[in-house]
Amino acid sequence: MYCRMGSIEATSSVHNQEKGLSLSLPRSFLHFLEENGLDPSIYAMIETIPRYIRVKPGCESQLVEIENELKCRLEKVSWLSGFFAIPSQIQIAGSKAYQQGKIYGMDAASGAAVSALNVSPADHVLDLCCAPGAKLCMLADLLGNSGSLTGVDIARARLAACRTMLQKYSLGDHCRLFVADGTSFSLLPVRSCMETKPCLSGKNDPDIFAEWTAKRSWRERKKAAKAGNIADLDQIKSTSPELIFYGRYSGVVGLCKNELFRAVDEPSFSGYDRVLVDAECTHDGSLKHIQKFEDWGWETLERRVLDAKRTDSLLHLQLQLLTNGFRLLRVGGTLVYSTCSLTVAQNEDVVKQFLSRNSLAELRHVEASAIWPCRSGGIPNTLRFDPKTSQTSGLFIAKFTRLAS
Ligand SMILES: C[S@@+](CC[C@H](N)C(=O)[O-])C[C@H]1O[C@@H](n2cnc3c(N)ncnc32)[C@H](O)[C@@H]1O
Repeated sequence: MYCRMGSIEATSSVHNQEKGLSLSLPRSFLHFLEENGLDPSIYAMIETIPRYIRVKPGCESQLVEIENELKCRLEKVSWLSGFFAIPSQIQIAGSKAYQQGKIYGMDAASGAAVSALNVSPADHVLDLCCAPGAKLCMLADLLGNSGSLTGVDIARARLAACRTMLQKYSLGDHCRLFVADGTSFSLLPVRSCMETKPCLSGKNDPDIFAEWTAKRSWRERKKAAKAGNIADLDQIKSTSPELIFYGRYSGVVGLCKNELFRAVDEPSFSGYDRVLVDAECTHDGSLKHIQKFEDWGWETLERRVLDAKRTDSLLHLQLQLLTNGFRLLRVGGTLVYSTCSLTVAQNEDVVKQFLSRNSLAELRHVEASAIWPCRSGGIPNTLRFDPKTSQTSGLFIAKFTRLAS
């Protein structure tokens, strides 16, 4: 169970003796760590854990230029293709390589979660909690010029950041993005939509999706603005998915609007080939995220991470996201559940509950993990990256397949 504390008291220093570092953390967070059996000294490692970048496929020949620009060596991550470690203090946002879309900032453990999905060209992939979009971009890169990628997130502004990323890295052609509640999202992959009888109406039919343009019609803008004014997530949950972006080859262009929004009850045979459920969590495994509260104020951490009501409903949300992601997976398909929390409650316990209720779900070994610097999770076949063993951010990974009934 999570700890439930009152207001923030004094901060207390945590030490990492191996590295001779220390960091002040509020007592309530230390209590949360203690209650969850987590080692506080990892937060003192922030300066010693490298920062990771991913080089966009096709830009590998420009490594020397990128090194010169960032003024540091790019150290190849031997266990994960396309990833490089750079010193933690290097900022990439101001570099041309970043602005021109040649490099992405992405932790190697996050890359491992995507890699565990084993995406093949032509797959139809669903990323159920996709914003702000680092994993979504990697998925799009892996798909290349085939298949389809559907990104879903409940937070409109964060999903708009995904759209910007896809456009910046020229990755949006096969992608569509929906503001929606991942616990009830029910739209099939594009191939299923395309298998439905094509619309026979004319080219200028307002009921048929035209090529994407950033300039929407007055009616569409008004609808989006109205939806954007909905501040209460409960209201978003009850509204239908809102399509905020689609690429030229996403299968959306030329489709009847009512066909796209036709939800299905039983997608086991026409569902997605790959589903990523990178669930909302307390982010306690992300040292960088926790460090941000030094600026945002530790009271914000208490409100966003330690609040009892929020943490209890988070466990429910994680189970619901995993359950719905699995519902949308085709038989024989692969689902990866990941969180950047190190607590057992948000990881192994969620997986156990899910398995007890879903007899068609089977945990699978992640073959690539044989060379990954991670350790086994508390359930066989699950994996844990953590700062001490992996020199990465903390991340839990569980990979499932869907058995035939
Ligand atoms: C850990 S972040 C995902 C990070 C993302 N996969 C990436 O690599 O950039 C979790 C996301 O889940 C979203 N989220 C929270 N509740 C949700 C829900 N009910 N349905 C869909 N997304 C949700 C949050 O808005 C947040 O963007």
